[in-house]
Amino acid sequence: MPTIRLATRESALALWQTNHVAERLRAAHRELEVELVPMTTRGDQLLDRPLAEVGGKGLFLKELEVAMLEGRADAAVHSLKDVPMELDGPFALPAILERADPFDAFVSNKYEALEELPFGAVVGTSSLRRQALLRAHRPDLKLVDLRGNVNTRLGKLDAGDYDAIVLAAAGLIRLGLETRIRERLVAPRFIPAAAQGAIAVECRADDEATIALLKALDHLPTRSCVSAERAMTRELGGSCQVPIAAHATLKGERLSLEGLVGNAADGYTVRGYASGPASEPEELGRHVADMLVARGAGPLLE
Ligand SMILES: NCc1[nH]cc(CCC(=O)O)c1CC(=O)O
Repeated sequence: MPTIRLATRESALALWQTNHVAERLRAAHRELEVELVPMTTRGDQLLDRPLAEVGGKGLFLKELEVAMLEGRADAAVHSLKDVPMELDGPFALPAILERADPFDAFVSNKYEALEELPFGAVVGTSSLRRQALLRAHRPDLKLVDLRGNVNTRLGKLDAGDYDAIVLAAAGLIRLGLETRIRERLVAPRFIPAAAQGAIAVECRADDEATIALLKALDHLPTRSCVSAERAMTRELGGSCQVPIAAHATLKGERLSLEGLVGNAADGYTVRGYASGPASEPEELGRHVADMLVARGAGPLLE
């Protein structure tokens, strides 16, 4: 019986995503045996420090890629948001699944919406992008770094450490925690990270049998949107120390992309928006990146 082994991180969200990919693969290929290979990554170990500080590209990928190179796994399942803009080495992403909710969620036990927070309220977030956007709308808030898995972050909110937290809606929805969302922070006011809400499956670029199996799960409209978002982010060349946001939507054959570069400390943001043919997502991404630089994003990227 043909078998595919899927490497995965061990967090509840990563396991949900990998089980989802496993079910989709079993449905697409009746004879296929699908196994999970759970493992811990450096990104999971350094949970006590801000993500921008431990930084580094592929913090959540490396161990999974090594497993594929050493023949312990055939493919790896990731949140595409956590996948570096340039894949290192001999890897490919043959499957990008249909995107779920791409936006951030405002979660609080006391307030129904961001605008209802009192002056100086304490908000926990794990990303510089969220900090920049929150500052832009609410310069009075006290922003505190909040890392950890989705359940850890909710636990800290429930312990009373924060008035509210902001995290990805997709993670909450996948874990059955949608009722905790008080407000969806949607575009254009709040722009998500490139590829937020999309799951990708990686494998070795020379493994044709695995590529053929994974291709059945690829969703072209999602691939088109996230390609524009990732091309814009790649072109700007910002490290994970720079707040960069990108959100593309597809209407028929027309792809639109909204991009933003910001400063987490003062909430200053530069925005750009353009549209183009869905068949050329990377050109659109580069175009919006150029537009952002022309509007003064350069110093923010340093
Ligand atoms: N950086 C961690 C991470 N990577 C992907 C998601 C959410 C799921 C997704 O974007 O598909 C999260 C949690 C979060 O940002 O709150």
